[in-house]
Amino acid sequence: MRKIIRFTPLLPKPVWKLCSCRCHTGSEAAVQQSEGGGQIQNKVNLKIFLFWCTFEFEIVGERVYSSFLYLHKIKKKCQRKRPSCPAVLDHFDRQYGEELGELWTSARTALLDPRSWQYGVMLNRFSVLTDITQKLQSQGFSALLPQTNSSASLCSKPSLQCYIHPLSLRFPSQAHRPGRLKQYYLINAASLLPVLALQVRDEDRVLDLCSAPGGKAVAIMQSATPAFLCCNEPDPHRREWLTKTLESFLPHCLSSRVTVSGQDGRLLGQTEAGFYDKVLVDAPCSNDRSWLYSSSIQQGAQRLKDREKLPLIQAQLLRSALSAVRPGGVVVYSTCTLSSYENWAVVEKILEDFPQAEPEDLWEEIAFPLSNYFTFSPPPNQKHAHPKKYALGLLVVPQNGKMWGPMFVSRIRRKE
Ligand SMILES: C[S@@+](CC[C@H](N)C(=O)[O-])C[C@H]1O[C@@H](n2cnc3c(N)ncnc32)[C@H](O)[C@@H]1O
Repeated sequence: MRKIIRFTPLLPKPVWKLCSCRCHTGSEAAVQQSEGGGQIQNKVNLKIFLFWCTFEFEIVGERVYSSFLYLHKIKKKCQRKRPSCPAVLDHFDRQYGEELGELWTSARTALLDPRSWQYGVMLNRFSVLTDITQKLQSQGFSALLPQTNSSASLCSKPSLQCYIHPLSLRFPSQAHRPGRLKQYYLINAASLLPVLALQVRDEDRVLDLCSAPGGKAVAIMQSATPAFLCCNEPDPHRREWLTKTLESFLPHCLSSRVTVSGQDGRLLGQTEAGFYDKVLVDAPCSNDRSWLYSSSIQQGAQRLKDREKLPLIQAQLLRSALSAVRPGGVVVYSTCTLSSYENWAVVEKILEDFPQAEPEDLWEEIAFPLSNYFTFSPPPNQKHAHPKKYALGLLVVPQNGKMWGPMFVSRIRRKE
């Protein structure tokens, strides 16, 4: 059904342009653009955010439903499509075209359209959540993971809760509210997979070796109450950001359990050998999404040059993590790149060097139950191998409608 919604910006300068309107019932609503004043009919809730915005309202017709309007600034620079960096794109085309074949063609299209990127809403169990869950559900968001509870209490069973929308709707990020914890963290839902793979249990000793800005540390604290979580980040600016994240999401009563350190993760394994039950190595990597939008050709070229050094640093971090974990404990290695040199090759190298390390197949536990939401790819040279084709790790490749990733995740157990 086509509806005309009379719209007049009630908005302050700079003027906003209404560019599209979609209803989660699936029907399209046409929007009458106007430069003058006016009203959104039956407005129930109006929110304005900078740049991409959500405009919530209700239309009273034969049916009542909520809808979203995306607004963006008329400013010319915002109307232009964000340019990708040609040097980086060319490099990715050559490497990923060979490694991923057809899957790269569709991943490329998805990555080159930031407006199609999806964002998950990870709830913070330490805040009051009733209004947020209702709001998310009324807007067509649904829970990605099975939920065990939704109350906010350290005594209740913790659970990682993330809401996702089938369309590329972006829930507004939450501003800092003095004295109040944030209710949610916007996250690429594929970033939760390393945390799920880590299987943190209450009273575990956990190390987040490369922790800033802290998204996965927050996710770890949603999934369990560890005895101890050390969040390590050597870069001082990023460590400050990490500290702020932890302050915004975790209550004071957890401060004895959650600490921040600033060591070089490559050396930490020696100083704290065998201390941890679980170690997450969310390694510095090529970060395909952001590299594609490098701010200048020079920055793109420099990143590609530095890229060659990454597999060595990643292997050093993984080796350090395997020293830090106790016999029988697990290390999860993750990156947000599609590059086989930073993913499978790093894991293969470590397994060669470290006879006590044993990879664990995550297909049954993680990939199969979530395959409706994520597209997984096996290693390039193993495309047709079976049945252990995911033994070294899972690679999430962004695809239209499943815009999560890139994310690589591998779990390695240190044998007893
Ligand atoms: C992919 S980011 C981590 C993202 C973070 N885990 C999250 O979920 O928000 C990688 C981080 O590793 C840090 N890093 C770089 N070199 C490192 C090293 N030698 N030891 C530990 N961390 C390092 C970077 O500064 C960066 O903050």
